[in-house]
Amino acid sequence: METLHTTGLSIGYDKKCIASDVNLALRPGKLVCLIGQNGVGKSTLLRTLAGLQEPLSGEVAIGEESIKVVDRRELARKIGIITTDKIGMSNMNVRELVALGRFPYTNWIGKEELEDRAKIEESIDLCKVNYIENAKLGTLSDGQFQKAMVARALAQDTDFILMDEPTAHLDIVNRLDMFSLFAQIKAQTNKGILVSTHELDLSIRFADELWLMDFNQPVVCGAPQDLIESGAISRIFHHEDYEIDLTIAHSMIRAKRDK
Ligand SMILES: Nc1ncnc2c1ncn2[C@@H]1O[C@H](COP(=O)(O)OP(=O)(O)OP(=O)(O)O)[C@@H](O)[C@H]1O
Repeated sequence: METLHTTGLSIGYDKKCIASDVNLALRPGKLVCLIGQNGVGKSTLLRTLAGLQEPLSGEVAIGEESIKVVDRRELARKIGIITTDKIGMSNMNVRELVALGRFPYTNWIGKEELEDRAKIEESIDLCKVNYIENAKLGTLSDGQFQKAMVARALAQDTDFILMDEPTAHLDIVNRLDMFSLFAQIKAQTNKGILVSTHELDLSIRFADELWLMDFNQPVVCGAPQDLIESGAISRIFHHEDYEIDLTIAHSMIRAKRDK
């Protein structure tokens, strides 16, 4: 599997440049968390990586191929994205939502084939949403809805899944559930997963790599432990009166089997 990577990428809106000369690579089988303060440009970067937004300059590519030249339907077989946009289909049930993930594969009348059905079932199983398969989206809790959205992205069966703040509004148990689900998906499917998040403790616990975004600074990448030790994480979350003790954050969440 190839990498999703950027070369000399500048992102932003009209003449407003949010980050420039961004050079990053999302590798298969890796869980990467994109971290940074509000408004630093995480969503903008995710949308640009997914081809939903044009770069100001530079390039996003999969392997040797710029995503600019990839046909939209083909791109939807390579990159899946869960944005924070509300989807207004409250009358649809969970299975129907997950089935939408198959749109890049189904024919023009949207007929499900055996393989589509198998992928839908597999995604529902992996995300453990079987028990709400027939529930309408409008009746779901935030946590249930987020898991259904991940199942939809999984059913799309792309090499890369990008998620924008997928754990916003969830309690600690459901946040843990989501991050352990991402780790499981990565291990079982070898997909490259990029999660934009404010969950510092969970990112440190679960991510293979962090991408740290700061205003007018190059994106810093590395293993969580290395970035804690170098002080890079503390630097992007500077506060006038308080400091963040990451050694505490790191020890807050541990697997029971590690005790
Ligand atoms: N459609 C838009 N047009 C112009 N500027 C925008 C647009 N969307 C976002 N911005 C600006 O781009 C900057 C980055 O926004 P973005 O949403 O990417 O940040 P973020 O890191 O995802 O923030 P948060 O953590 O609050 O979700 C902000 O200054 C924002 O106001």
